Amino acid sequence: MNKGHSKYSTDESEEENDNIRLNENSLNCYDEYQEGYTSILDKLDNEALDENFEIEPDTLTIIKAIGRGHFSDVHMGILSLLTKRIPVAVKTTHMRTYSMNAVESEDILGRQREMLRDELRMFAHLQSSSAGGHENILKLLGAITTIETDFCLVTEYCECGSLDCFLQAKWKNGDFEDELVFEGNENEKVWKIQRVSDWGKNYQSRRDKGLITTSDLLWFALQIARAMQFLASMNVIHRDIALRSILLKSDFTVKVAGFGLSRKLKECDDAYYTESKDAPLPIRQTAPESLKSGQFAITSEYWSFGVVIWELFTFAEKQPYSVELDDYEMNGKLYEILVEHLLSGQRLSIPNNVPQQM
Ligand SMILES: Nc1ncnc2c1ncn2[C@@H]1O[C@H](COP(=O)(O)OP(=O)(O)OP(=O)(O)O)[C@@H](O)[C@H]1O
Repeated sequence: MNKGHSKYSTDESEEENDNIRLNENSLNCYDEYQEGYTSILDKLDNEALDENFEIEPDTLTIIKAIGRGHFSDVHMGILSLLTKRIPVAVKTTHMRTYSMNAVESEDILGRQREMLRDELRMFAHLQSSSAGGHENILKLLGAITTIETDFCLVTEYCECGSLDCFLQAKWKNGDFEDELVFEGNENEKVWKIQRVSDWGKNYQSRRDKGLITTSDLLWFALQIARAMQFLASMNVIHRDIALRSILLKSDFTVKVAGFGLSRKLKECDDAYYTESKDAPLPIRQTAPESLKSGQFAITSEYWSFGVVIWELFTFAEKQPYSVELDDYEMNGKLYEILVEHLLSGQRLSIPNNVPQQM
């Protein structure tokens, strides 16, 4: 099984869950998610869904494990519809391990189920938009919620997996074609398309060879921006925008996923507040003002988008700030060190392959 990339320790995430739930109960914004449940049914033209948005367990076949997140295991499966069978991704709680006793296990799995339920509500909210969702947001196809042991979310399947692993592999195999080149002794880079007449026409053959180009990276960035614009229009802060949360289809359509930490802002609010400063967050992607105050807003998502661009153009080879903070003894103090680093005005360095305008 692909081990994925666990970002937080279990203890931290449990604390975060508690904080979030406390926070949400006090804000009583839970109901706002519910409105999605009914209208989503009109939008999902999927024969496997009954009126409660529920998938019949018999229609789902698990094929293989494809990923493991902090809160879930992900499998590739096949969903049998009336007229066709389609590949899907199936997200479940982690399997029970033998190191846990039954009470511990039920406690942990119960929390993971709650996380998945939150994610389900967020999917429902996003798909309740007039357009039924967005092309660059992962689409929920249904769920099994009535049988606790089978609890799962079923989403569209993204053949190329997460963008970070996809780009890391391309970089490692030397499959990047930089379209910005130096010419002669000049210091200015020019686009290959300006110099090679059939460069544009030959893009399909480059893709068939498995090459990734500067234009592809820009295309990914644009699609992520569109997804984030949609989230903002739905009053949603994702809070975990990073390449590992972004999936890729084989036609290079990007799908933003990983809604486990996302929150819908109340109409009257422009920020979401996490009470504890110790709450586990994707620290390297989080805006400094959010790290300091625990306050998240649509504008703090712009910062994360900037870090995502950095990850795109460095092929997610290293974690953000791993070079800058290499010399520090972390001793579990990444949060403090990074906040200090950013507040002193330091920033990620501009990657080599990035076009100047970007
Ligand atoms: N729809 C999908 N299509 C293909 N692969 C997927 C899909 N959904 C998830 N995966 C794979 O499973 C991995 C883990 O999924 P995901 O990030 O959704 O889990 P998670 O529990 O929310 O993770 P975390 O909590 O660490 O953010 C992804 O990195 C990806 O490799």
